[in-house]
Amino acid sequence: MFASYTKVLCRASNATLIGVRRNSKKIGILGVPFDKGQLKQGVGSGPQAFRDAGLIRELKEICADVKDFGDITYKQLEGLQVDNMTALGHVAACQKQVSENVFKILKEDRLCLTIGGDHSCGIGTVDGHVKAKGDVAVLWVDAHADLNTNATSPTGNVHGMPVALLAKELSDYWPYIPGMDWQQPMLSIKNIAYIGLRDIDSYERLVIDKFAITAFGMEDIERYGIIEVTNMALRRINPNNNLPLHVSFDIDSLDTLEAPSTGTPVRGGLTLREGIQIMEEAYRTQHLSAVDIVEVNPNLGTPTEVKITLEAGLHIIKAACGLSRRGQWPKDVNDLPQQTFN
Ligand SMILES: NC(=[NH2+])NCCC[C@H](N)C(=O)O
Ligand SMILES: [Mn+2]
Ligand SMILES: [Mn+2]
Repeated sequence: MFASYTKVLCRASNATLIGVRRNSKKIGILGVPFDKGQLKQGVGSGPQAFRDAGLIRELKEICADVKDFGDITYKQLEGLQVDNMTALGHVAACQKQVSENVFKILKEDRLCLTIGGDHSCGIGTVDGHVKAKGDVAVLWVDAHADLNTNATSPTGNVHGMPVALLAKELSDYWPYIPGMDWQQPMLSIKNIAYIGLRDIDSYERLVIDKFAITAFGMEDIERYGIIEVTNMALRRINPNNNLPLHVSFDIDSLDTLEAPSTGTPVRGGLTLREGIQIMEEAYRTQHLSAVDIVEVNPNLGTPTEVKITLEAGLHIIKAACGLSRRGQWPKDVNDLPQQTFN
């Protein structure tokens, strides 16, 4: 019965339903249980919470080859100090490990999925990506710009600084940072776009305008819609669609109702549907190469709020891994050559 069902389906649909074939890309998962880029405890248990919520099992439903590379460990570097940069000895040591592990996963020709931890891990993930693949295009999906230097940060928290550390054009605005010699700013600001912004510090605004960084705030999503905004962003940072794509997804880009368990929530954000759509567009480029999902803090909020937040994160991750809301073909059909059904 199923065999004939399969036959009929495939005969009818080879041309039209190609989009719901399964993802054949291998996936590598890296946990970064790191919370020292900000001050609230709990965000470090993000990786464990996602695993407990069924991350690996659910990804195996989408993709045949899912490998969990486990969690980053590191040894804190003692005595590192830079003005207004909190816990530098932790950040520097941890992000070096993140970068090396992302590099390794990408060299296995896997989509690298990094589960934070706070957003300081964007330093290591983008660094590892650039080292593995050369120039990359980065979509930074976030309520915040994370574009402060130690001189402009109102908090000293490094999770508000990763983009400024990564951008070549901003290297002159930093002092020498001990412990970070492994990290050279290698990303051109032209290859970064923001989606979802709504809480930008004044010096961040100045830098966005001065360097004409591609930045779509919530008002742009209101005006143009999420599909148009995502594709405008992708065209700007990757006009020939020839660069590997990195999406760094801060869960606080989503509205607080959709993702309450996060350390710096800002109301008026993306719906989960919009977040999923961004990932579906990113997947559709066929160049999605690395994804971070960060800032889920299972210590914040009620058990129900934590569950809602983790579920939202899982939806985002699965869309990035090729899950289609139109449904997918059965697993066994996917790998057979099309001629089998002619
Ligand atoms: N990844 C984040 N949630 N960042 C929030 C940053 C907040 C603020 N702009 C700061 O520099 O501290
Ligand atoms: Mn944020
Ligand atoms: Mn962020």
